[in-house]
Amino acid sequence: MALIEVKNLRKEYPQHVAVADVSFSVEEGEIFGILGPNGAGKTTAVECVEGMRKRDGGDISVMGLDPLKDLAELRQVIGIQLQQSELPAKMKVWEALELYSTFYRDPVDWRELLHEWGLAEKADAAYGSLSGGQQQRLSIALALVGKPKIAVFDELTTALDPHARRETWKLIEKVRAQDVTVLLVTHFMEEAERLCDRLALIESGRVVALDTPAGLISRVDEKQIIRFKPSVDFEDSLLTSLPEVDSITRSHSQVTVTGKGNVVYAVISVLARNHIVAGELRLEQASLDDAFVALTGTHPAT
Ligand SMILES: Nc1ncnc2c1ncn2[C@@H]1O[C@H](COP(=O)(O)OP(=O)(O)OP(=O)(O)O)[C@@H](O)[C@H]1O
Repeated sequence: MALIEVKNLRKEYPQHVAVADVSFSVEEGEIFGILGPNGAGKTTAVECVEGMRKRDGGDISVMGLDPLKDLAELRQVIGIQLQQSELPAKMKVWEALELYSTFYRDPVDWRELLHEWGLAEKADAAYGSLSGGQQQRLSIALALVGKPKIAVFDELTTALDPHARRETWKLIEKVRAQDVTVLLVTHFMEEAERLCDRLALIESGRVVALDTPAGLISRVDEKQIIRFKPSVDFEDSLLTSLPEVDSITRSHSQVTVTGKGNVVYAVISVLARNHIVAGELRLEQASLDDAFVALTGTHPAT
């Protein structure tokens, strides 16, 4: 069942169309990613879904609610991540959780959230004294105070170091495991590939592709490269005779084979049949970065 349906969304700022025409739907239980270059309109689009901005055109339904008409009800079912400057630096962690729980009709006991999200020891700490990772954990906990059906995370891991980012990915998986559908705005290809069931790739206010990460990757040129050091020498024709193989080159003891389709299976099978072991085997295949570049013409931010 689609929990979120967005059809032909349009949002203009003075002198600028931020979202020209965006449509997507998010199924219950999914982690759905919104991916795109800087300024593509990702944040504007999700803010229209959250009811933080008023759309100029199109339709949005979030569990049957229209953000333009049913905002109070929508706030009860959607958990929105804290923006960085939203809390006073001196506010204590428990105070923030208690404050947020007053916003909801049926909040969880925020003391449980402290334990669940590893913040119990920081309950009396000021928000401003928390590390980036701790602030993100609090941000997630605050988004979950109201027992939402949907959580929206916008660039949740952008300011984090790679270790804290990976820790946050586990937390996002944990949110989904609690039957919360996740709408995730991200710049990071690895994050999108690891976490998202499906992705809408947005560019210049329009959806240029909507698919699973693997589906997006399969749209780019499928050339694959296999590198290995064979245990014994062999004639090039052993591999060039395979329809999947385009070329074979050699450098010292290393062999590089390029090909398409099931080339990896074809090459490894032939080698095995001829009792050749492919040592130091490396594969290079298209990645989500390649798909992003091919579909948007720009490089993803790192
Ligand atoms: N309040 C605003 N007033 C005017 N223009 C705005 C406003 N907010 C965003 N924009 C512009 O609208 C466009 C889309 O912005 P938006 O923040 O939605 O993009 P984004 O894809 O989330 O970008 P980023 O990844 O850089 O955060 C940008 O050109 C931006 O400069």
